[in-house]
Order: sequence, then structure tokens, then C-alpha cells
Amino acid sequence: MKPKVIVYKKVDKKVLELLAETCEIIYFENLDSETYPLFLNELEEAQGLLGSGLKVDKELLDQAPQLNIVCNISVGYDNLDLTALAERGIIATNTPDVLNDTVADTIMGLILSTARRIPELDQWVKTGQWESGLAEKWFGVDVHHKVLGIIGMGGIGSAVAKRAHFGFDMDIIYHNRSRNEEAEDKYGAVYCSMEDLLKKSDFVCLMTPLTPDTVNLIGKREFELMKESAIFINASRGKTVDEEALIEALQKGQIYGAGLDVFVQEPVEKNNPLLSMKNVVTLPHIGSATYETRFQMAMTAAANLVKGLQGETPPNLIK
Ligand SMILES: NC(=O)C1=CN([C@@H]2O[C@H](COP(=O)(O)OP(=O)(O)OC[C@H]3O[C@@H](n4cnc5c(N)ncnc54)[C@H](O)[C@@H]3O)[C@@H](O)[C@H]2O)C=CC1
Ligand SMILES: O=C(O)C(=O)CO
Repeated sequence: MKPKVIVYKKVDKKVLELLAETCEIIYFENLDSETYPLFLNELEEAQGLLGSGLKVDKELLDQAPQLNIVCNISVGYDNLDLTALAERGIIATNTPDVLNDTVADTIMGLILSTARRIPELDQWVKTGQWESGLAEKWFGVDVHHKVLGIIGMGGIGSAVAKRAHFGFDMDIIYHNRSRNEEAEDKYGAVYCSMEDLLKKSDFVCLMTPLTPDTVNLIGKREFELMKESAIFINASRGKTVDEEALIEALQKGQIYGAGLDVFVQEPVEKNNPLLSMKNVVTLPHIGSATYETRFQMAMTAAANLVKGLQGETPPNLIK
């Protein structure tokens, strides 16, 4: 008998075809108030789970006595309680690397659009306000030849460094849990302390995972250390930043602007002060959201699931 797996996110039919070769699939295109109770019913017999964003904690696992493997369609796995999984002998996987270039492109987009005020000027043109030459008050700041500080020089951080170094002649400094010699050799990245990075960077790009160590990694003190001209970019997770402190730093003019793909609460609350700030560019967590990359991520997750259920070590086992 084929093992029963639940896919709880919309995926391409090729992904379902791959799974169907070895698994019986229960498919929910998304989980909402209507489908969640049905999902819980199926969970009782499920041996595998594939999707993204679902909080997999003790309470959920207590309802999944047959579960062997949880496969995230994401590189981040802060949605998983790894201790609770380990206690039950359940393995988990993620999708690193396949999204590095796409997320790095998004980050360069945030850097450029914040520095050159692209969304603001787009609105200015479209609302018919371009009636004469461009006044100096609409000028932005340069990106090229500036200092980019990357906190979290892993897969995505390195792809950002590559673009910034080769495409924009930027000087790269970085802070990481350990030295990244490849980024140093290939992109001239220079390792420094967090404090030095914050003081020296024109652009501060946060790209660490969300872990107990990185909750509020950037807060009041860190914003105070940044240059008044600094642009802060976050595409990691909302909770790596103290959002109140970010709002205050922007309101006080302690930093020049921010480009944000992630928020403490997602979808972001409509009355969040960040949404009414002209010097803040916001995106709805689209870092990896291209057709090609989301397809690759889902295929990677499916391949992990198949291997795991065959009793082999999946390629992207979370350790
Ligand atoms: N906005 C979006 O759509 C996306 C967001 N992400 C987020 O980006 C994160 C990073 O992804 P990858 O680069 O693939 O991960 P990775 O594991 O390759 O790199 C993360 C780096 O952060 C470093 N790090 C961890 N804790 C640190 C700390 N306390 N201080 C300094 N450095 C620390 C690690 O040493 C590692 O080099 C994911 O965990 C996820 O949360 C990832 C993909 C898309
Ligand atoms: O992969 C992740 O961690 C994301 O946030 C979405 O790509």
C-alpha cells in the first residue's frame, strides 16, 4: 500500500505526478477555515506532509500519530518545532539553494527602489504630477560604489554579494556566525563585527534565519549605530527586527529609509505606520515568488518527501 501524504499548498501538476508514483496524495490547495478541519481529519493517517508556513508544533503532531516526515517548500523552517519533531522521530526537510538567485534579485530590487525612490516616483508620474522638470527634492541616492553590509552571509547573502560586487561595484562587508571564505575570495567580502558593520554600511541587509538567537537581532541600539543616510533591507523574517524600533528610527530620521519584504505580522496590519512612510518600500513576502523558482522549490520538496518515505536520507534533511 502506498503511504498517504498531505500536500497542503497549491503546486504544479508535475509535482503531484512525481509524488503519485510512490504515494497516495491528499491535496488541499490551501488551508483556510473550511479546509483546515478536513486537513486535521486526514492528518491522523498521514505519513508525510508537504507545504509551507504551517505551524508544526506539539499540538499538531499529537494529531498525527503516523507521521514520518515533514517537507517544507521553503528554506526557512521557523514554522517547525524541531524538538517536538525529534521527540517523535519525525524528520524534516527544507529547500535551500534553488531560491538563492531569485531572492537575491528581490533584495537588489528593494535596494534600488528604496535608494532611487522608484515606487514613489512611479506614483508621481501616474498621478499626473510630472508637469515640469524634476526638482532636487525628488533625487535619490546612489547604490553603486557604496558599502553594503550583509548580516547572515549564507546562500542568499552570498548571491546578494555577487550581484552587488560584480554589478554595482559595491564594497561588501559582512557579519555571520562564522567566516565565509568563498564570499571573501569571490566577492571581496570583508568580515567584521556587527557594530562595525552597522557603523560603516550605506545599506544594511539582514539575511539570517529566524531562530531564538536572532529574534529582534536588529533593535533600538542597532538603529542608533547606523548612519543617518543608511538604508535598511529585511527579507529574512519580520521577527528578526524589533519593528517598533524600526518605526521609531525612521520617524526620528535616524536612518534614511527601509526596504521590507517581511513583517512581524503577515499579512501586515493595514494601520502599521510603516505603510504610510514614503521612504519605506514594502513587498508582500515575495522573495522567492517567481513561477520558475516556486516550481523548483516544490519539486525539491517532493523529491525530499519521496526519499524520506523510502527510508533513505533526503537531500535536504534539517539537522
Ligand atoms: N523573503 C523571502 O521570501 C525569503 C526569506 N528567506 C529567509 O532567509 C533566511 C536565510 O536563508 P539562506 O540564506 O538560504 O540560509 P543560510 O542558512 O544559507 O544562511 C543563513 C546565514 O545566517 C547566518 N546566521 C545565523 N544566525 C546568525 C546570527 N545570530 N548572526 C549572524 N549570522 C547568523 C548563518 O551562519 C548562515 O550563514 C531563511 O532562513 C528565511 O528565513 C529565505 C527565502 C525567501
Ligand atoms: O523559503 C523561505 O523561507 C521563504 O520565506 C519563501 O521562499
